[in-house]
Amino acid sequence: MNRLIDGKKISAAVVEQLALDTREFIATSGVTPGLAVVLVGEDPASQVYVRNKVKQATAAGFNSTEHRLSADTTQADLNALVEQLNNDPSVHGILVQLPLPAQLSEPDIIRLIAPHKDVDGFHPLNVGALASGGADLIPCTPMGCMIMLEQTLGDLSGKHAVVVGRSNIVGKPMAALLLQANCTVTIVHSRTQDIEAICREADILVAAVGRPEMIKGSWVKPGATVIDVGINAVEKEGKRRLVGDVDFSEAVDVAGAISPVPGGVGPMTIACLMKNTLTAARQQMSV
Ligand SMILES: Nc1nc2c(c(=O)[nH]1)N[C@@H](CN(C=O)c1ccc(C(=O)N[C@@H](CCC(=O)O)C(=O)O)cc1)CN2
Repeated sequence: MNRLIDGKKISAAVVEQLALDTREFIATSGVTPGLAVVLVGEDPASQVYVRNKVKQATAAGFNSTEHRLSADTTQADLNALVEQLNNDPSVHGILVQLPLPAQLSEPDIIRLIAPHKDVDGFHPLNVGALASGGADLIPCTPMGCMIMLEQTLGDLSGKHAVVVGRSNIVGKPMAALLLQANCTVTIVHSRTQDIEAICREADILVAAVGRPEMIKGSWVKPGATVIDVGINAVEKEGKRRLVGDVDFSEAVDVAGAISPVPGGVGPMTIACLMKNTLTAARQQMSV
């Protein structure tokens, strides 16, 4: 029987352990970890993610603040808020929800967040640390995928991992983490020739391309472990549905284990944000 990699269940266990670790950290340091979440505009999906982040941070025992800015916010105003949060000692983690409205520069704002408070792990200094194998703040979605993979497979050494997609948020850090876990890693993208054939060679297939159900069952090696990072809203039979980058109905019969959408990588992303926030607070208090 194929195994479903249940992100809801695994993330609940991560958060439960984290709440215990947080209690111990607060008892030892006398400091409550603080997470500031910044949302610019009214993107409905981002509103849901931010609400969930604040809710989970509070449940984990953190002080959590939400900063909502209007869709027409200027770069100067957003920069000023981030500077203020950088200088606030009660804030240990800062996160600016992406995507940002078109007038704002994502690279500029990511670079402005103090690297030690960058709980998304997107700052170039944290990206560099990850590439050289010594990062503490690791992008949340790839970290969540690694937890799922390690729980499913144990040691990943020597496995051929294929990552579909080369985004800064998922594809590139995912490849770095898989390499660190001693996988043989291939990244495929829109210019790669014969993606299908390369995917069929994967012991571990991570789909992070943002194209609904692109990866068919025939692309999956029998018994492979498939992690689906895509969260795509599509209309099916007149109803809005969320689907991944993998055609789940086909791949489920071929894969040895597969993560669903929803209920797979998504909940892990938020759980790992909580892990990063505690890590950031620990580092700042040196506990
Ligand atoms: N600053 C950041 N922005 C964005 C990130 C990020 O890690 N940092 N990632 C994504 C969005 N994201 C978190 O922010 C995220 C996406 C999806 C989920 C999730 O739990 N999805 C559910 C389904 C939710 C639904 O019903 O709509 C699931 O997959 O089960 C959590 C977090 C882009 N922006």
